[in-house]
Amino acid sequence: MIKLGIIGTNWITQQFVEAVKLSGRYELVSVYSRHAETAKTFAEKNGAQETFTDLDQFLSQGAFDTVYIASPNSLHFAQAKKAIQAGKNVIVEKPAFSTQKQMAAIQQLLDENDQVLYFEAARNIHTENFHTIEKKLGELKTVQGAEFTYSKYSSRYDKVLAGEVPNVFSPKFAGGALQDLGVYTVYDAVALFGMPEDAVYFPQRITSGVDGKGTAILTYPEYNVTLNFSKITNSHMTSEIYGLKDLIEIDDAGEINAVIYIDDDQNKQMIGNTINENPMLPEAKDFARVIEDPHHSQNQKDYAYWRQLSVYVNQLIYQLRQSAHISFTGEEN
Ligand SMILES: NC(=O)C1=CN([C@@H]2O[C@H](COP(=O)(O)OP(=O)(O)OC[C@H]3O[C@@H](n4cnc5c(N)ncnc54)[C@H](OP(=O)(O)O)[C@@H]3O)[C@@H](O)[C@H]2O)C=CC1
Ligand SMILES: O=C1CO[C@H](CO)[C@@H](O)[C@@H]1O
Repeated sequence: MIKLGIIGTNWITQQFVEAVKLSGRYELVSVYSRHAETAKTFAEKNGAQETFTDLDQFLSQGAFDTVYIASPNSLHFAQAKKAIQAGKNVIVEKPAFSTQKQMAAIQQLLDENDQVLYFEAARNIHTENFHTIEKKLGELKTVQGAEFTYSKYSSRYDKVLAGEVPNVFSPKFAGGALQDLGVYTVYDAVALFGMPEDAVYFPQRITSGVDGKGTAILTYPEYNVTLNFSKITNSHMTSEIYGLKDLIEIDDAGEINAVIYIDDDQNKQMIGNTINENPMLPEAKDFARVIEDPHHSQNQKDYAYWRQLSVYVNQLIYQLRQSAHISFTGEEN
């Protein structure tokens, strides 16, 4: 059993803890929270044996080998760095890090601590439906780009409209639509088409200074890939990957619940069905497979691929953010 520690006690950690339990491969052992009461409540609810309110003690004394980090984005770097230095495998929520400098420092640390494994929790690329898309894309005779969309009105935008700045919309916590939802579409694009030649982001800013929604255009030698994402509107626009006359239609580039192939005659065939399961289960299983047997050749291959993908996605998001002059508080440090 993989012994798990967690940082951050919001709903997403609860969902991850439920996913790892369903996988049957992990045991939640240690809970870190800034508040003793929060840690105790989370630990009792989920059967963890120990709690900490001091991050250094959690990492040096906690009886776990793998840590899941689901804190506000701007904290990921310092927490992941300490965890790697403490010899813990790291599963860090998307977007893993906010700058290329941070990502480079983490990669160097991983090279120096080669027994430690690093995963970015980009759940969409681990789903069965995503693998169906990869396979179908490989079968298209002609490929002419794509549009990926992931838009969902955030209840936390109500707070922005009321004059508050929740973490997910705060430049202090590396928030914004590109960071929070756009990252999934960037993962789709890079995993399916590779790195673009050029990339530009056209954001719609909100009062806190970050982007509430936006459109990014990625330029490839023979086509473009357009990314649309929003936290301040809803959208029912589907995502599409273009062949010549045929195409692949995806209900939502972040959730990927339905994948339809539309042939040359515009007949529709459902090739990826809605899977009614915890959406974090596929990634939890993938990470467990590598942690349990890191030297297995397929696991080594997958791990190297996910790690490189994480670096590319970080590079592209940073480039997009620079193109739109969106900066975060203290990001030079
Ligand atoms: N994969 C997915 O589907 C999802 C991923 N995410 C990702 O998870 C991460 C967390 O997101 P979200 O839950 O919205 O973030 P929050 O801002 O709600 O913070 C998450 C946790 O971090 C701790 N925390 C909050 N504020 C601070 C602070 N100022 N200083 C230190 N710790 C703090 C809290 O835990 P405590 O009080 O116990 O210390 C809190 O429960 C993000 O990276 C996000 O992108 C989020 C939602 C879905
Ligand atoms: O990854 C995510 C998916 O959806 C959430 C909201 O519903 C986001 O806030 C989150 O960061």
